[in-house]
This record gives sequence, structure tokens and C-alpha cells, in this order.
Amino acid sequence: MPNHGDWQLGVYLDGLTGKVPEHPMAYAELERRAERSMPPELWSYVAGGAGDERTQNANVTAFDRWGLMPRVLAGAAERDLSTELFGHRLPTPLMLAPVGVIGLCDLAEGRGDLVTARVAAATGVPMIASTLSQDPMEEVARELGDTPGWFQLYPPNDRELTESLVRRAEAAGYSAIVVTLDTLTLGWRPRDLSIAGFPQLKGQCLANYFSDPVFRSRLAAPPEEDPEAATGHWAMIFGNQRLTWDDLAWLRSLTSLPLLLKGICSPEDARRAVDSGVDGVYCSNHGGRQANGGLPALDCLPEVVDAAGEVPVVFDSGVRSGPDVIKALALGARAVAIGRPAAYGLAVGGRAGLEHVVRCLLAELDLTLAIDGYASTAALTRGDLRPVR
Ligand SMILES: Cc1cc2nc3c(=O)[nH]c(=O)nc-3n(C[C@H](O)[C@H](O)[C@H](O)COP(=O)(O)O)c2cc1C
Ligand SMILES: CC(C)CC(=O)C(=O)O
Repeated sequence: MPNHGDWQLGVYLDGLTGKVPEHPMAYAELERRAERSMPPELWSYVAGGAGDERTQNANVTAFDRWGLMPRVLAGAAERDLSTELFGHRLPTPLMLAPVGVIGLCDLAEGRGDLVTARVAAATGVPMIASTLSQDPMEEVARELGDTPGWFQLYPPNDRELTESLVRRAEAAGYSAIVVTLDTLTLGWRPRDLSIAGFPQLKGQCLANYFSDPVFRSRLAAPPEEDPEAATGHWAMIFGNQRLTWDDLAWLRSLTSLPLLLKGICSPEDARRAVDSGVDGVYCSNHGGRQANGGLPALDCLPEVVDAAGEVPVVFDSGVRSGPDVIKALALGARAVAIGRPAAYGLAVGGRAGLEHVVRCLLAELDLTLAIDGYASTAALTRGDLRPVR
């Protein structure tokens, strides 16, 4: 596993003379380039959010309301970016959030799930592999090398299939299961609904279902012979709106791997999750893709952290820069994940593009700590932030 020295300042500057592909990119430029590179239906699907996207935008601007207090002469010549999660010491607190259709964001070959895993292996930044993928989870896991991978589970409304997906994730070597609970049905996404982006895309990211023995046993003909019927069956089983807290004991009993619940924004839910025996709480509003009119995820983070107590909290939604990562950590997250920035990096430059996004983000994170006098990401606290007036 690469040590965190890889993205320390010196190497970053080396990067400017050739190691980092092209030049460091601010998020706005990355987004512009991604829009130019991606087919319109894929761009709409990835960039879009729920309703008029106010919550999605508020996720991003929420970070502007906090500022890191700069300190001087603080002994931050060497920085420790590492964090610990479920017995793994990770070189940095950054993670790659699960993104269904990340496969298609690899515009050259459509193998984005595998490419993302290779970038995870090269950078030591863990990947959370989505249930919705172009390539089966077993093949994705093989690309991860020594870097931990977590499997994100959309629990279908078929318990036997849910169990089968979890068993496969365990056998493939994933080291945690993340159950996403904010997408038990799809959100109101006008960009998708108007140009029918997602319906065209979804058939291409069902490899985990089509390769599953339980899923296959539900079909009259194998997916290779009748993909339309298989996709239709998937549409029937994907949504699981009847899932409640009563099902949590069953979900918990499915695995002895660390279990996280993703989509938690309310402190009551965080408390309930902890009481139900989960190992981690994943505070996220799905990047504003599911419900509009809600709170920015960052605003929910401190209360979720307080409610979770000793249980670690992972955060995503709106993270666009190194300083954003610092703010989420200071508000109590143990690790911080990116969704759209990773998808855009892949779209703009394939493997090199995604690696560039990851390395730029980590370099900016490290450089900001160096300048503002913080020697350790794990030691950041809320007291290091002030509200911006
Ligand atoms: C195109 C796209 C597909 C996504 N697919 C999944 C998914 O399959 N499972 C999941 O739990 N979250 C999914 N998410 C949500 C991300 O995991 C994450 O919560 C979100 O992207 C974070 O916000 P950000 O994009 O502002 O970084 C998806 C997000 C995007 C943009
Ligand atoms: C198929 C979808 C549910 C994938 C997803 O989580 C998303 O588009 O946000």
C-alpha cells in the first residue's frame, strides 16, 4: 500500500513537472470538461439531482459557511493524514463513494468499475463498490490489491437475493457492507426524466444481478437470452419501500463484516442505527439526488456524529476540494468520500483522470494542513473551525 508520503508536498510539486497528468484542476474546470466529454444522457444522469437541485447545490455551498482557523509555528512540517476504520489503518481519510454507472464514465472502454478499483489500488484510497455495476463485484474486488474495498448493498425486495449478494461480497473479500437506505425508490430527477437518461443506462449496470444464482433462478430465461425480461425483473425487485427498522436485526444477522448504514442525516436515526448494532454510520443525502428541499448533508453531520458516539461516521455529499475534506473531518467524520468528482475524473481522462482527481484532492488537503498548521487530520476538532459571517 502506498504510504501517505506519496501526496506530500514535495511529490506534489514533482507532479507539476510531469507526474500529475495535465495541471491541477479546480472543480469548476473538471465539471466543465466532464460536460464536454460525456454523452448528454450520461452527463444528465451523473450531474443531475432531485427537483431543481437546490439541495444538491446547498450541499456544496454549505462548506462555505465554515472556515479553518489558520495557525502559525505549529510544527506541521510533517503531516499524518491516516485514519483508522474497522481495524484498517488507511493512509488518508479519503474514500471513493459508490457510484452506479461509474463503469460507463470510463468513456473509452466502459470498464469504469475495474478502473476505479485500479486507482484505489494505486492510491490506497478505498473504493466502495456499488451494487449497480458493469462488472461483477468479484472482478472488481480482484483489482483492489491491498487496498480495502467495501460493498454497497441496495437490499432488493427479495431476501434470498439480498443474502446471496452479501455472501458473494464476503467471498470476494470486501471488508465492510454499506447498506444504502435513502434510495429505496428513485428520486424525482427532472434531467433524467426529461431526456430518459437513466432508463437507457440502467440495463448496462446490472452485472451483479445478472451473475447472481438467486436472481437467475427467478427468470424464465437467462439474462443472456432475454435481457429485457431480466431487466424488467430487476425493476420489480430493486425498490424496497417496505423496509423498516424492524428489518435491521435481519440485515445485521446477514454478516459478521462491519455493517454501515448509508443515507443517515437525522440524529435519531443515527442513534437507532447504533442501538441496532451497526459498526458505522454513513452520513449522506446521496449528493442531493434523492430528495430536494432537505438540509445540506454537512449541516446534519455534527448532530449525527454526536448521536453516533464511539461509532465512526463516514461522510459524503458536496465534497469538492481538500479544504472541504478538512471541514468534514473537523465536524467529526472519520472518513470522507467523493461521488461526482471521481466520475468526472474518469470521464475526462480515464484511469489517469481519476487518479489525477484523487491526487490533486489529497495534495490540496495536505498543503492546506501544512500552511494552516495542522499536523494530523485525526486531531482536527470543531474548535478548529469558525462560522463564516
Ligand atoms: C451517478 C451517481 C450514481 C450513484 N450511485 C450510487 C449507488 O449505486 N449507490 C449508492 O449508495 N450511492 C450512489 N450514489 C451516491 C454517492 O454514493 C454519493 O452519496 C454522492 O455522489 C455524494 O455526493 P457528491 O456527488 O456531491 O460527492 C451515486 C451518485 C452518483 C452521482
Ligand atoms: C440505480 C440508482 C439507484 C443508482 C443511484 O444510486 C443513483 O443514481 O443515485
